[in-house]
Amino acid sequence: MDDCSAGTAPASRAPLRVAAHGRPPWPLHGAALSRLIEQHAQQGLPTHTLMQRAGASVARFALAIAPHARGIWVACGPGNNGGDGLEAAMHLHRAGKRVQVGLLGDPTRLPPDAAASLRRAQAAGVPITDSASPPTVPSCHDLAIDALLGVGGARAPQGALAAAVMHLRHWPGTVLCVDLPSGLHPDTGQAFEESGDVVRGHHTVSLLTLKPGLFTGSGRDHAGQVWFDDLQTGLREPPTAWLFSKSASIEPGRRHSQHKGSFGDVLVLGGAAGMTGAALLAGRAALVAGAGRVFVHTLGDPAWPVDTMTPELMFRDAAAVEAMNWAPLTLVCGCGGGTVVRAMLPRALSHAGRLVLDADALNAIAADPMLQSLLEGRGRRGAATILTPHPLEAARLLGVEEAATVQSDRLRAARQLADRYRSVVVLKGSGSVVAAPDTVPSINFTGNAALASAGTGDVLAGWMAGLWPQGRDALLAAQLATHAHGAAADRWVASHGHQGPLPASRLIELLAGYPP
Ligand SMILES: NC(=O)C1=CN([C@@H]2O[C@H](COP(=O)(O)OP(=O)(O)OC[C@H]3O[C@@H](n4cnc5c(N)ncnc54)[C@H](OP(=O)(O)O)[C@@H]3O)[C@@H](O)[C@H]2O)[C@@H](O)CC1
Ligand SMILES: Nc1ncnc2c1ncn2[C@@H]1O[C@H](COP(=O)(O)OP(=O)(O)O)[C@@H](O)[C@H]1O
Ligand SMILES: [K+]
Repeated sequence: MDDCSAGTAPASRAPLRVAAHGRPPWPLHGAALSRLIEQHAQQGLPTHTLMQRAGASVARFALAIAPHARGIWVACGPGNNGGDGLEAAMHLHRAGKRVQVGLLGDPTRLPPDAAASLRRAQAAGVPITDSASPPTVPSCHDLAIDALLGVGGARAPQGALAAAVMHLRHWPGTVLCVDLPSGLHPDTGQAFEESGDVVRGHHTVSLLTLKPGLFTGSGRDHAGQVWFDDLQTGLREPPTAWLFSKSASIEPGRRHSQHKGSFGDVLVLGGAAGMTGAALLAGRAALVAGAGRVFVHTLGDPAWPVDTMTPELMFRDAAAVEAMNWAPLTLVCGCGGGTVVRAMLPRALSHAGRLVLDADALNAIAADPMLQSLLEGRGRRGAATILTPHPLEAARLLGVEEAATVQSDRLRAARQLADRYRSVVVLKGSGSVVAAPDTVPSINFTGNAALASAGTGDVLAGWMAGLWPQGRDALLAAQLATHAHGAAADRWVASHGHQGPLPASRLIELLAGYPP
């Protein structure tokens, strides 16, 4: 029988669970803005108030997620993140928990707020050591609180801090991160160095601001479920990025009097030899997204007659496509287009009304300065384009060698692409970034590794093209499509209980609202 009581939580509001639905987008603030917001908040409050609120919030949350925890190890670093941990430790100790603090930093050199929390913890009788190891062999009932580094993390943890990170990574029970998983860059969601260790939490309580790094790059893998406490400041500052969250009000319904001409025509150009399926996936996705009519030109077999699985798709050979007026169309270009898709691009870039460029179309543009200037010129004329690169395609478009360069700062890379090509950009992957010129970018919160399956990108491009003409601008179409695409994969994982690969055709059925 568990001999540890849950204890009473210190008074404070509960942190909000960060979720992808049902509210306006969440503002995200990087490290520099978070510091500024902290300074502003401090000005209107008595000294040490924010840290007291932060510690109380963390303690209350710890009791809620691990009410039966026997021992609680609080690993505290040398800055104010450690101060939050000390403050939380004091409350948990008072709540009757067996708490042990490992303070990894010179106690005489703590910043003033953290030093105040150290004194409060000492006065309350919290056991405090300078050890990087937990006091006893932890059991799976125990809770660990990671208060090593927060927004002041500046480099990969080394020495005692690295040892504590290692213990936290091997912790058998629940791990709760204060503000950020230690070792994670708050702005990029990556480790400070490729070899740098990062804590993996089950939960992260982000304090005062939500940091973008929690939601993109490897942030999702390290943060676990993210919770937010604004420490009762209610401060509003322009954000670094938004976390896209879908509220019902941004989905227009169909009016009774509308007809298929109201929902736009989509033309898919892709499917070189051996890759016909990619064009079919995009076409099917455009249909289920609600496009009025979908035409497909398969580059590998221009005489392709019918898709018996989706007879609604209309196939057009080269002459028919040539004769079409592309100005009123939404074109999807790429999708298994191989090298042959290049021949379609000059006309697409010059004349398509709306243009979604994916995969091989992006690779062709990256390799050809003439196509690049057409794309840039298109953007300057105000013609709408959405680019949907994965990180390697983005690297090529930016003229850098490696996908890792893009991944090291996904927000920056997406913004650079949007500005350079004057286009909406969806930089795909965990926490897809949606950027547009002169606009605060957003990070998509839906989706999971089940999407790491061939053809899901073709589905995204087609779905986006199907949504776009239905009364949405390019940015909202890109945001909504990316959100729906990920949400379908989340429903799949919820119904299967694991993240096995989600076949792209099944993804289309899920998007169409078929029962999972
Ligand atoms: N003040 C308040 O009231 C509130 C504060 N809040 C909390 O404060 C946190 C920010 O605190 P912070 O600015 O002190 O930074 P923090 O993340 O603790 O780290 C800085 C220290 O770590 C050190 N260091 C860095 N990297 C290192 C490494 N690899 N290995 C070893 N050392 C390393 C760095 O040393 P330096 O780089 O200067 O040599 C410095 O000593 C924020 O995330 C939130 O939790 C909020 O709750 C709101 C209320
Ligand atoms: N781990 C992940 N988390 C969230 N989304 C993912 C993950 N892995 C892949 N995806 C999504 O799956 C899609 C894959 O697209 P892409 O790489 O172009 O594949 P393909 O070319 O095979 O269609 C993108 O929308 C991407 O964001
Ligand atoms: K931390």
